[in-house]
Amino acid sequence: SHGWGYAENNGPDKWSDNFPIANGPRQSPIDIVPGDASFDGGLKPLKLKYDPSTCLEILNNGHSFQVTFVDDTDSSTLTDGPISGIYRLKQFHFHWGASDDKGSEHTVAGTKYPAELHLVHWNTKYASFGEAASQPDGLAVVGVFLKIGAENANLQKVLDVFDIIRAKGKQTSFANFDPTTLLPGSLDYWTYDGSLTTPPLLESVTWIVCKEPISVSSGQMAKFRSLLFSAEGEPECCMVDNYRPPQPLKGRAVRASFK
Ligand SMILES: NS(=O)(=O)c1ccc(C(=O)NCC(F)(F)F)cc1
Ligand SMILES: [Zn+2]
Repeated sequence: SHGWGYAENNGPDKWSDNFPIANGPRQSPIDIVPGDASFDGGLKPLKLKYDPSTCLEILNNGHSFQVTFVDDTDSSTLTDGPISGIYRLKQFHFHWGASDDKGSEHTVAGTKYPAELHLVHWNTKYASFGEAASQPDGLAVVGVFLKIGAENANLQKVLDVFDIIRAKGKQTSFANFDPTTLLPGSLDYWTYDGSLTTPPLLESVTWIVCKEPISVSSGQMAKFRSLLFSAEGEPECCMVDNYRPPQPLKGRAVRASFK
C-alpha cells in the first residue's frame, strides 16, 4: 500500500488512518500567536555548540532532504534554553511550499513563511535517537523560519549538491558544514510541548521556534522545488508543499524567552 506523503490520497488529512496520534493532545506544528505567549524569565538562552566535523551526509528521503551528523559523542549539542540535560544534534531538514506564500509548518499569527528549517536533537539520558523519539522529553527541535530576501550564501552550500540527490533515495557525503551558519542573529524563541510533524507523529518533542527568520532568495527557493518526491525511474513528482498545517493547541501554553 502507498506510504504517507503530502498528496491528496496520503497527505496530512489521511495520516490519522494509520497514525491515530495525529489527533492527540500535543501535536505539531501550531499557529504561534505572539500576544498569547507568556514571557518566562526563567527560560535560559539557547546554547548551541556544533562541530562541523560531525557533518556526515545529505540525503533525499522522499519527504524532504536531510543533512545527518555523527551523534556518538557530545560534539554537536543543544543545552540550556527550555531543556535540561544535553541533547545531541542528529540531523537538520526543511519544509517548503510550491510558491513563496506558503511552506512553513509553524505559522506566526497566521503568517506562513516560504520555508522552515528543523534542527533535530535527542536527549542523551536515553541510549539512542530511536529510544529518545518515543519519550515525552526525548527530542528537542529548533525551528527557524526562512523569509524571502537576500541570497543566503551558507544555505547555498547545501543547495549546490541538490543535483546529486534529486531523486528519492539518493545520498552523498557532505562534510564540514556548520549548521550555526543557518541560525538567525537573535536566538529569541517561543517554546511548547509538541510532536514530530510527520508520521509516526510521536509526542516527544520540545519545540523551540526562533522568532527571527533567516533570509533565502526566491531563486534559492526555486532550487528547493527542483528536488523530487519520486525515485529514479518513477514518474517525476516535484518535492513541494511538504509541510503539515497547524494543529489544535488543546490548552497548551506557549512560552516566550523574550519580552
Ligand atoms: N519535522 S520534525 O518534527 O522535525 C521530524 C523530526 C524527525 C523525524 C524522524 O526522525 N522520524 C523518524 C522516527 F523518529 F523514527 F520516527 C520526523 C519529523
Ligand atoms: Zn521537520
